[in-house]
Amino acid sequence: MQPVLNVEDVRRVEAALTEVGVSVSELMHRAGAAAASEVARMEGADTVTVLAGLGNNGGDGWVAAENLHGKGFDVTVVTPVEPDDLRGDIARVVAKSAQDSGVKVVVGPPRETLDVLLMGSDVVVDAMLGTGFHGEPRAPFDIWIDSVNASGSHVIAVDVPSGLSAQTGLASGKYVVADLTVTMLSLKPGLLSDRGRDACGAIVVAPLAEQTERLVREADPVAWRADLDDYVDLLEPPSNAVDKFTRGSVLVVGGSSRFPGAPMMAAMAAARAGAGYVTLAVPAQIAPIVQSQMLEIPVVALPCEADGTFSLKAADLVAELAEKRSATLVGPGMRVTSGTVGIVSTLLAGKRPLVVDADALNCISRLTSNRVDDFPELLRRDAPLIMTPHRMELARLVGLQDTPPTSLTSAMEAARRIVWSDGGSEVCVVAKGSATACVSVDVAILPKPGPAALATAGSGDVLGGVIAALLARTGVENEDLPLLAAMACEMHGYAGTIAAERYGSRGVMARDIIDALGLAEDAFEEEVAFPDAAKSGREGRRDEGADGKGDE
Ligand SMILES: NC(=O)C1=CN([C@@H]2O[C@H](COP(=O)(O)OP(=O)(O)OC[C@H]3O[C@@H](n4cnc5c(N)ncnc54)[C@H](OP(=O)(O)O)[C@@H]3O)[C@@H](O)[C@H]2O)[C@@H](O)CC1
Ligand SMILES: [K+]
Repeated sequence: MQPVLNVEDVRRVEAALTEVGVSVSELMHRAGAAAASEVARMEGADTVTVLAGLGNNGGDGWVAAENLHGKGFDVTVVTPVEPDDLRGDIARVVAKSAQDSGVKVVVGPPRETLDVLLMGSDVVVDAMLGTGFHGEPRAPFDIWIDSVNASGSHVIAVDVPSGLSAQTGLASGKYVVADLTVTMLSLKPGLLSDRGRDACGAIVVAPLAEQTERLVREADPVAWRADLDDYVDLLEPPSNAVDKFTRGSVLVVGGSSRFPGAPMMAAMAAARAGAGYVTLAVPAQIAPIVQSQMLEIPVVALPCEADGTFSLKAADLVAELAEKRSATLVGPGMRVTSGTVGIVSTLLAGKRPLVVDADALNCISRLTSNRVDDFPELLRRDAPLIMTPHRMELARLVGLQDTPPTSLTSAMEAARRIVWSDGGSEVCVVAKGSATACVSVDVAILPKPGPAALATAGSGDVLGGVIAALLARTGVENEDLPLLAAMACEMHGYAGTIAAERYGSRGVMARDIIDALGLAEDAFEEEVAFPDAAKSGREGRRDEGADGKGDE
């Protein structure tokens, strides 16, 4: 797994490196060299333009320029001011050195000149704004960013694409869309989430010093980006000695006359994700239509109100069913009523692995008046509890309805309030978003995100079903719940990619994701087991994270 550090912690690592004898100047030289080596790896590249800002990010750019000039590239640096006029001592020194070495320097060019220069470049190196950026890019960088994005050239961003917050992944103004980002010391959360997913392209981490790995670990990473081989131990070896019961049984509880489809999708997803036996419990009023859609999955009709939602009498029956299943998923389409609140609290008090999704999360919010973190006894149990809120559901759980989390880091903070209030490793919150974090009391794991095709109605119900199936099949230790949830997210993402190949990226519906789950799991397992063999196929097939090319 790769550590992800908050930007302030990256600065602490930088300071710690200087204490062990690696100066900031030395770090800047290594950072520039790391960026240059990515340019040099590009086949057929010859003409390079470096856009250098006024701080140390610009300094990295000047070092890269001198380095590439030394390797025989045709290099131009575009800068708002003459090297002599740079305020930072180290940046000024490296800029003058690059100028003296013969790198061409263009100061404050008009837009047309810049456009021509960038369009004629094989590679544009974006070293305008780094981790010292805040607010909206000011002139001239706002215009330069437009020019970079319009150039059609290959763009390599130094540390972070200019205009993007490396911490939040948000951009309040224009931002560079890069093909590759060479980031220093460690991954940062903003590179992996929200706008960062569009802006960074592939991500390469440049450690810059041999002490970095240790210092980054000591800096208490805010999250960990999972690699495929992290999942190896969770995948059970294929065996012919299985029957439908050894593959785990799942109970799905949900639905209402208004939303009969959501629990159906969750149940089918659980079956496609390899659960041996799936049962679906719905309000009696919709049971006949639901059963008419389900061939393989038995449907249990439970007491309901006239409005087609579960009645309070259903709670004990649900609890009985759940006791006999390897895992239960509760929530899809069930509305928030006194009946459904009763079901959720009864299941929470039970002794079996439980996945709480959708309206079941809203039931918990109702039950705790939006303060689940004030009622730790509600969540405390021995068996696993995985909660799967999207950002609005998460906000309701912890009283942030008016200011829901807008970034990966704020979503992780909200999720941590829940797991820390409980304090045990049996609770895992899967904070869903453009980047999803699987958060437990010990760790936050970031699965590689799937394609945009996953952003479709019912996709969350499918993920709930996949998580329940994996929970039922694998019977993992509580400590491994975040990893298990992350694996479910990645399989869901694979399925989304396969579905997008079949139906087009905008044509995917949740049912298509369900139908692709089995193939996705096979592909995923193959990739985990034979990463090199699968790599060539993967390159063109799916969005990737920090180790390859993709939209992240
Ligand atoms: N961590 C490490 O170990 C290493 C880090 N290194 C590198 O250092 C970088 C961080 O350097 P940094 O701190 O100098 O900040 P940086 O990103 O260059 O920006 C500062 C400049 O931008 C300006 N500026 C700010 N906002 C703006 C806006 N909205 N619009 C316009 N301008 C704006 C700001 O102006 P000010 O706000 O001060 O007026 C100032 O002039 C880091 O990203 C990495 O590349 C490597 O060299 C070595 C190892
Ligand atoms: K940059």
